[in-house]
Amino acid sequence: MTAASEWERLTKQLPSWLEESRRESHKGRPATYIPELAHAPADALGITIMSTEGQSLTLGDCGLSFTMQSISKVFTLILALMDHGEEGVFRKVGMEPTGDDFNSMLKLELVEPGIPFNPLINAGAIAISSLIRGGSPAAKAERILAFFRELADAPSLKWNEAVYRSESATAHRNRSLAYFLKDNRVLEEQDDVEEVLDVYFKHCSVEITCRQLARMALVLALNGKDPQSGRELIPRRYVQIAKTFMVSCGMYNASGEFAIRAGLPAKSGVAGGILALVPGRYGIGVVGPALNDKGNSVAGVHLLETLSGEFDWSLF
Ligand SMILES: NC(=O)CC[C@H](N)C(=O)O
Repeated sequence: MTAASEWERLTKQLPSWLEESRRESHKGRPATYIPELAHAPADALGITIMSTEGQSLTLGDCGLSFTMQSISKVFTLILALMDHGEEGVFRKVGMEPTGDDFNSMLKLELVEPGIPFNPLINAGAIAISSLIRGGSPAAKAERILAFFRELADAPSLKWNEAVYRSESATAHRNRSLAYFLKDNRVLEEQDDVEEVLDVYFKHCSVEITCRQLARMALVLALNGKDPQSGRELIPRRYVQIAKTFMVSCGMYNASGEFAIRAGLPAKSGVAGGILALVPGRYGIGVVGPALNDKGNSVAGVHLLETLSGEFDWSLF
């Protein structure tokens, strides 16, 4: 199928595929462990697809803004790589999936030397937050925001104050993880645990839309190049590392299943967002707040699997 006829079929069929996937929403429910996330509309579903050739398609509940949550971890990883290189980052986090829940403490204690298995689980992303350069926690959070704004082409992007406070007030488990990391010396002498956590909560709470998420994905689909100017925003090698983690760990404990069914680099968040890409071709942003038991958007996963199957997008 040529790119033009694929786009034509996509434009024609997407509305019915979207409604079909929306009907899956009842199989899940919005996250409640961050109280502020519980208000999200459970059967909402929206998607934006942007092509590397400049086309864009937005459908469904795309007026809905939501917080990035774990999707932000892909980009803080990239920023930490840009700040410290591979050696600096992989002293603090590993390269392997865990097989445990995203907020699990188990392997930190059981497996020497007690560094998080990968940068996309909570422990790993907290360790990554400690690596972001900046003179103060506020300056680090602002640097992250500036980076996200550039990738999303959204100068007004900011964190949602209510969600940030809601998470900070209830993050007992993430606090435990962070103190554990301090004891394991992943967080070092100079790293104040509460300050590191504050940076983490802020980047998780950045509020975004499907369209902006698709723009961030498009930069990855272009191997780090700005879609408009062609300027390098991210070194290609770091995009490669990020994409690899997205395939092996991006959908938590359902990453293997998603790799078999959709075969695309993707990252989900507990607010129901999923960022996905077809390398060289499309950047995709999806939101559907009802989550399955693995913490992924039920309808979002269904829609991405449908699209990938219909167009044979799997990388494998
Ligand atoms: N899976 C997620 O999206 C988790 C992110 C969330 N901020 C947390 O720490 O629990």
